[in-house]
Amino acid sequence: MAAPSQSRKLRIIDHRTGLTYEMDIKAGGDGKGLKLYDPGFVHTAPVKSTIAFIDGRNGILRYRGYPVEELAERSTYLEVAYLLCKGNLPTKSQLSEWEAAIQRQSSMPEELLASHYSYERALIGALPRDSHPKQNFATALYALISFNPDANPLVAGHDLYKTEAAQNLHIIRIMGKAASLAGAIYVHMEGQKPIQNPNNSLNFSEMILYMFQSMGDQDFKPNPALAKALDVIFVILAEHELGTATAATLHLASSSGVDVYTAIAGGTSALSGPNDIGAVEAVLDMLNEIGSIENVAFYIEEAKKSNTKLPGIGHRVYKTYDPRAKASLIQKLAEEVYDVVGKDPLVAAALENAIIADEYFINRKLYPNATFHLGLLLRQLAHWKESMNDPSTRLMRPQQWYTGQRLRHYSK
Ligand SMILES: CC(=O)SCCNC(=O)CCNC(=O)[C@H](O)C(C)(C)COP(=O)(O)OP(=O)(O)OC[C@H]1O[C@@H](n2cnc3c(N)ncnc32)[C@H](O)[C@@H]1OP(=O)(O)O
Ligand SMILES: O=C([O-])CC(=O)C(=O)O
Repeated sequence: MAAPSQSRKLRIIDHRTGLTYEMDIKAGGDGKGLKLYDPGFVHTAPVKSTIAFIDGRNGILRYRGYPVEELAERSTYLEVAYLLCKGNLPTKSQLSEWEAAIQRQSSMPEELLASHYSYERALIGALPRDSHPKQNFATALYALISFNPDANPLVAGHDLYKTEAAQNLHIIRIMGKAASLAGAIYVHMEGQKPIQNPNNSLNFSEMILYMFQSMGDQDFKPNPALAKALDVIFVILAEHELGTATAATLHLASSSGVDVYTAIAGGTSALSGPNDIGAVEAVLDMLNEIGSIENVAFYIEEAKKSNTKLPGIGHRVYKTYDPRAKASLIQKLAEEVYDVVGKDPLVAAALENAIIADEYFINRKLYPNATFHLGLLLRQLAHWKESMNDPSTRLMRPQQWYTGQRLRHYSK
């Protein structure tokens, strides 16, 4: 006899708040065992971590305890990367050692740029110039494992990443290479042949702009305002606990124990979807479509009527302003960038003001998120390292609620 539907629920009382939650219980395929149906992992924490703290109700984001706003104001991206990967901010000498080590890794494997035959038949040269840069970047990142067999547990031994020295070696290597690869992919897509060796006298963000813009001119100097903006963007997007990209990285790394290049390439691919950082481009398209301030009110009403989700708005965790999208942090930076690139941010500002004053968005606690104002990022390395060192790391194997047919046979 089927159990009454009430008894297929697990009731949980949160004694901190007195709130009661009811979760659907689903049995395993054998009709036994306990599975909780939790779409989107809304009530599930599959790992513990000491890297980022988020309080979504109050719009707080801290890395290793430091507020993100403070880090954006006071630290460089490489300092923050050190903090995330190693747990504390570096001393002066630790920082210069870290920066130099990453810079030393920034030249690209020759095979990515030149095959035995020609550039066009080398890996980067063969990528379609008109496909999306994020997919080309993830492809090139993934290819790095083929050129680094010493990073592959299948080749170098399953215990490869057991030591911190091995973890750090590959973190440094992938950070140096990823920056150059991003530049190479961009230049390739612009129809040029990328340069192999970056200018090592520049800092990390200047170096990326150099790779993007120098076209081989060794005297090229990146614009300081753009380099600073890029660095701050990297800082504020450097970490966000289990966003899709990090969750995908951990799923690969902790579950199947793959190398760091495969795990990060997987995470980078996950990041590009329109529900995540892919929303950045959708925001730009939306602003173009709106065109001018006079169209903002109509655009919002149409979106509400048709139940369309506006890109750059809403967040699973933040039920107030995403701290990374706050005026004090990002708008100041945006003004400096707009001064250089000459864009007019008025439509974005009008849209933002209209949304935060609109009952529909207020009632649903929908505010601008980081993608409303921002661009690219690199972030999952600290989590990869943490999962390598956590003895309680277990194969991540969520289970599904099967709603298909139980058993079928071929009919004649
Ligand atoms: C750095 C980052 O990746 S930040 C995220 C970037 N992504 C985007 O900007 C895409 C646009 N936003 C969204 O798609 C969503 O808000 C997400 C995916 C970010 C979060 O989704 P969820 O937490 O699952 O929220 P959910 O979809 O349940 O929405 C709750 C309610 O708000 C509405 N809503 C959510 N986002 C939006 C939006 N952007 N515009 C209009 N309404 C929205 C939903 O329709 C729903 O309304 P209902 O209660 O009347 O049914
Ligand atoms: O955390 C999330 O769900 C998405 C996000 O903001 C991020 O990855 O930066």
